[in-house]
Amino acid sequence: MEAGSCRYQFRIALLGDAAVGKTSLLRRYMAGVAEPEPEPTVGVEFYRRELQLRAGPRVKLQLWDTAGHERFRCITRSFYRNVVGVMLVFDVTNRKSFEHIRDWHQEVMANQGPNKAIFLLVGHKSDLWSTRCVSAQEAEELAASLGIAFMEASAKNNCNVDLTFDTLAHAIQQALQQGDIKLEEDWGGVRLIHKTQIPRAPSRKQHPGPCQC
Ligand SMILES: Nc1nc2c(ncn2[C@@H]2O[C@H](COP(=O)(O)OP(=O)(O)OP(=O)(O)O)[C@@H](O)[C@H]2O)c(=O)[nH]1
Repeated sequence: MEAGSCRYQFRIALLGDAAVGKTSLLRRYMAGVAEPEPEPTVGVEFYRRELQLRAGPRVKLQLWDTAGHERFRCITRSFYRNVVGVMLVFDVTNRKSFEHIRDWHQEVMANQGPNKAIFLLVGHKSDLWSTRCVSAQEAEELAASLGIAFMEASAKNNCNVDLTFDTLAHAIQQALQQGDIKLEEDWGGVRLIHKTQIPRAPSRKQHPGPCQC
């Protein structure tokens, strides 16, 4: 389907500690393949993909892959204002990355724009079951305490990757439909994509026409 048929653009950021697999998740979603050793992200990288929502319009997703390393935090923080969706990613084999989720959530809440962001907590690398140190139940409890949804995924096994993005986009669409998220002129979180402008008949008052001299 052509790009022009998308109704909205949703801007979504992936946040979480370094090496939890944000880039791998995104690249799996974009290309359908797992990249063995992606380079650590420097600042922010952008991806785009279109998505047909279940029982909803087709939307354009603008996906921001952010660096998890602390030294890029002042760059990534400046992007929070203009996102509508946030995937909070931790690694199920890395307890610290789980413990930092509250801090990531808090940081977005403190820096967000005119609308509240929609969050999804993702327990990543679910393929590493033998070295897991965060249970699904613990993660469910954290998500419930933050009032957000939780899912597990693995870029390596391609488990639930599409579903995480579908779930977040669907939640954004619902919030938009229910009026919990409003379109704002100077906010990039959600943009209405205008269809080709239909030229209006010129009004004499507004358009005096070609120069008369
Ligand atoms: N077992 C397993 N390893 C994964 C998975 N996804 C990513 N990895 C590995 O985890 C490491 C970090 O992956 P990245 O995608 O670079 O992590 P990141 O969160 O983008 O890291 P930063 O850019 O530094 O913030 C790499 O060695 C990946 O191969 C997964 O689903 N399962």
